[in-house]
Amino acid sequence: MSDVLLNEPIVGLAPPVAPRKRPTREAAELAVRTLIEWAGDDPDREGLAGTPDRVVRAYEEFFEGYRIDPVDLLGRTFEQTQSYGDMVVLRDVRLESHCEHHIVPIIGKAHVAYVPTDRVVGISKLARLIEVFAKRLQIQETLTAQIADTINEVLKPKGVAVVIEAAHMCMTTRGIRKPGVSMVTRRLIGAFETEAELRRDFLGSISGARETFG
Ligand SMILES: Nc1nc2c(ncn2[C@@H]2O[C@H](COP(=O)(O)OP(=O)(O)OP(=O)(O)O)[C@@H](O)[C@H]2O)c(=O)[nH]1
Ligand SMILES: [Zn+2]
Repeated sequence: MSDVLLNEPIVGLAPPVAPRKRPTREAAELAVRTLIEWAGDDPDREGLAGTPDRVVRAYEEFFEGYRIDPVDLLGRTFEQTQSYGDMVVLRDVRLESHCEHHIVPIIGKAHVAYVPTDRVVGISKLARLIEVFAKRLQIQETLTAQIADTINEVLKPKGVAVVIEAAHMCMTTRGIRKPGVSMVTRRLIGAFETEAELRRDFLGSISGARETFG
C-alpha cells in the first residue's frame, strides 16, 4: 500500500476551466470510432452504431469538473453566530475519478476536515469541491493536494486535512493486475500539520483511518 504524505505544496490551484479550446463533438465522436476500429470491431454494426455518441456523452459527465470554477464554488460562506472553533469533518465521500495515464477509473473515498475561523461553508460545497477535481484527469496525489489547497486558500481556515483512499483500475484490470490494493494519500495543512492531537482526532474520526495510519 502506498502512503504518500503531501505536506509540501506540489501544485498550485488548478485552472478553473480547461485552458485549451475544445475540439468539436463530431471530432470527438470520430476519435471514438477510430478506437473501436483499432480494437478490432466494426463501428457500423448495429450494437456499436450509437456508441461514439454515448461515449462522448459519458465523457461530458466524467470530465465535467473542467467546466466548474472551484473557487467560485466555495465562495458562498456563512458567518457563524456562535464561535464554533473545532474541526468539521466530512468523511466517506464517494470518489470517482479517472487516472491521467490510462483514462480508467479511480474509485475510492475522500475524507475532508477543516477548522473554521469566523466563517463556515455549506458542507455540500465541500463534497462538490471533491467532485470538481475528481471529474478531471488526475493522479491521486494532485487530486488530494488540489482539494486541500483550494479549501485553504479560499476559506483561510486554521487548518485543512484531506485523506483519499482509492483503488486504481489501471492496476486491477490491466498491467500488474493486483486487486485489493488501495492507495492512500493525505495532505495536512496548518493546525493539522502542527498540532499532533488534532491530527490524531481527525485520523481517528475517519473510518479505517486508525487501522491505516496507526
Ligand atoms: N503515483 C501515482 N501513480 C499512478 C496513479 N495512477 C496510476 N499510476 C501509475 O502510473 C504509472 C504509469 O507508468 P507507465 O510505465 O508510464 O505506464 P504503464 O506502462 O502502463 O505501466 P503499468 O501500469 O505498470 O503497466 C503506473 O505505475 C501506474 O500504476 C496515481 O494516481 N498516482
Ligand atoms: Zn492509470
